[in-house]
Amino acid sequence: MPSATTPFAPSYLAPTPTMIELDYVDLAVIDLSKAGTEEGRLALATQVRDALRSIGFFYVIGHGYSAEQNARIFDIADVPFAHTTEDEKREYVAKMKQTGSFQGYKPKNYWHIDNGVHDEIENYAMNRNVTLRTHPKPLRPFLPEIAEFAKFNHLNVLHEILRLLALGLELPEDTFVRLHGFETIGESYIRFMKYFPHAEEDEKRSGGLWLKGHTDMGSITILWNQPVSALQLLCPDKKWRWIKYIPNSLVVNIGDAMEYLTGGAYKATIHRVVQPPEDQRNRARLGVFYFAMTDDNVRLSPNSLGASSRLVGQAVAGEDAPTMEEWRKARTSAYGTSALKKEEGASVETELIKGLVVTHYN
Ligand SMILES: O=C(O)CCC(=O)C(=O)O
Ligand SMILES: [Fe+2]
Repeated sequence: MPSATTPFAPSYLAPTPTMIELDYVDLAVIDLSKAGTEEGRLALATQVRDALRSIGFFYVIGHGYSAEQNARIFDIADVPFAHTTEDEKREYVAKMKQTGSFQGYKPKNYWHIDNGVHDEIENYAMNRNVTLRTHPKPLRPFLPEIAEFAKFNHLNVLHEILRLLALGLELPEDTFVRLHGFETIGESYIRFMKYFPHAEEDEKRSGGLWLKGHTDMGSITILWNQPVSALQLLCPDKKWRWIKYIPNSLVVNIGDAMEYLTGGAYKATIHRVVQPPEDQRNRARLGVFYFAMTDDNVRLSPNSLGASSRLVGQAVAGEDAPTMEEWRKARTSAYGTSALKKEEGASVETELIKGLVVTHYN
């Protein structure tokens, strides 16, 4: 709720939830308000582990961020898109290919989706330490709130979930928390993301695909759920199913870094974004995310878990596992622009990054 001391932000009006019955995936709902006691955490840890082993995604509620705070963050999230000039967007553009970092703007049409169709997505990414870079003028009044939001994601959501992930594997509770410092060097970051509708012709050519099926490169992804249905995940029966909108919930999934750290005990999960159902078309879709990564210097192998390494799986990446910094930079510079290899008759495309196969799904 904006108070006398918070700066004015224009209200962002999201489309209403779809009335169309979609083929939704049935996901576990983790109530983080129960994580306050050891008993509660153990029960949640089992629920999380089972959810990750079966489907790879879960919802989080009871995180402690109010509906008013949530609405305020979406108002702020629209500022770099709807209330910033094209000139300033260009000035703050991210040098993804050169630096391997998303920090700043990703303009539309930068990623290849399918059949010559490019994305219609604008991103604005900010390291959790919002002082590392400067930001467009319209966003500056909100930096203290954005910094608080990053801290909330990191300490109240990420760390809580990391404790559950450790308990789920019978590891000491702080096993993963230790590798995800808040004050350390690394790129856990906030991303505001706005999808715009494609031209009808492009929808046909790309089969309604807005973001190719992929795994996230970091350790876990926290998605602040929003009402425009478009996110789908690849279920064990190989069918794509929709994620449901639950107001003020989070959608959480595992990324590559956690898969490599745990030797595959937790697997990165495949998801994609498609054209929304008919009653939500022709409107933009605003997203808010916290992409969590380990500290930059962590080698993405079970060896980084010290004495606990024997309790997880075998290294996925072998002895030469990349560090988080090497992995995120290589993945980011290649993403959406590198030449992908397509096997005859296969529906997936692959590329080799740091000796590891990265798969893209249509
Ligand atoms: O927009 C979404 O719902 C998901 C986006 C996503 O998967 C990503 O940016 O990695
Ligand atoms: Fe993703």
